[in-house]
Amino acid sequence: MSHLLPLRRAPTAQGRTIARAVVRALHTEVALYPKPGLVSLIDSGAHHDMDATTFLRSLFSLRHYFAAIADLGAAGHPFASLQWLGMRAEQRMLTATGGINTHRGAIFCLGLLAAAAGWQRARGQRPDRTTLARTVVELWGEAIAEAGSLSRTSNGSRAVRRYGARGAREEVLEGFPTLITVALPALDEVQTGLDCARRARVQALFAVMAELEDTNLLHRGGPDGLAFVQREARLFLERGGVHAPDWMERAVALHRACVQRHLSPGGAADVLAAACFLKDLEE
Ligand SMILES: CC(C)(COP(=O)(O)OP(=O)(O)OC[C@H]1O[C@@H](n2cnc3c(N)ncnc32)[C@H](O)[C@@H]1O)[C@@H](O)C(=O)NCCC(=O)NCCS
Ligand SMILES: Nc1ncnc2c1ncn2[C@@H]1O[C@H](COP(=O)(O)OP(=O)(O)OP(=O)(O)O)[C@@H](O)[C@H]1O
Repeated sequence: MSHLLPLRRAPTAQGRTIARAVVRALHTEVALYPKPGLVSLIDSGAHHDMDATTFLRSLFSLRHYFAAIADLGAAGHPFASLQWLGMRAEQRMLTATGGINTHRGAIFCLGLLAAAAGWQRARGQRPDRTTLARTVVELWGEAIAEAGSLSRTSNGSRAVRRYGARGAREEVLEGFPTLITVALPALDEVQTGLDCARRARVQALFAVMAELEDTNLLHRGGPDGLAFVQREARLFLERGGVHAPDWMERAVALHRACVQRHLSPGGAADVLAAACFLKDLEE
């Protein structure tokens, strides 16, 4: 039961620093607008059962989790310990939200990245996008693959089985390819070119939506729903993305179209939050 230790001990300064960066990234994501179909501070998107307050309550309930899992990573704990902590965090999230799934994807992918950041910093290494992704796979990839899907009834696992899609787990096991090769380059390019964090994040979200096999979209709209969002996101980018004068109008138009179709790219939102976390770590 050694994985209980970090829960009993106060988080380390290192764990708290990493956790603050994760919470900042998750807050940045939910506060960003427009995000097609997704919850923001402006509206609830395609969601009837949650709003920004739900997300903020959930975030508050997870404030200790990200510090504790960073400390577990620092101490070199196996995936079983991380998974145990992640499942407890999911329970706390569900208690805080009245049973609504706001951050399951984030608890998983950002939990693993936080644990890897803890491991690297405890060994005097400076985490960056390449080393962090590689650390997750090298330390816990085999166990994550062996653990498989804990739930055969989750929306994501059903979408993976039914459509043969790549879900959150596959994204991690392949070394976070969408995060590293799509989200972060889009963030970097716009941040450098326009020096506008908001437009950089919107561009990164659309770049991810254009590529990601998002199981949220598959369970909500099937392959047609996923194809619609990927196609519209590619069109947005081909017409200049956030560099175009009418970028806001076109992004809001897709937001409204997703709401009307009950489509919500939650996976893309999680990848965006992970990109914001990595940018924070690299600064
Ligand atoms: C692997 C997880 C996400 C379960 O996901 P599952 O595929 O069963 O589907 P579920 O619908 O519950 O959640 C998937 C979430 O991932 C996100 N997502 C969907 N598609 C993708 C994708 N292609 N890439 C990244 N994220 C995605 C969405 O936000 C979605 O909400 C994870 O919740 C899990 O196994 N949790 C158990 C506890 C655990 O292992 N924790 C580890 C802590 S480090
Ligand atoms: N801003 C956001 N708005 C909506 N979903 C988000 C946002 N950011 C991240 N997500 C992710 O999307 C998931 C919620 O999407 P969705 O509601 O489609 O999933 P679900 O709870 O599995 O499905 P359902 O609500 O139909 O039961 C969250 O678990 C979270 O991982």
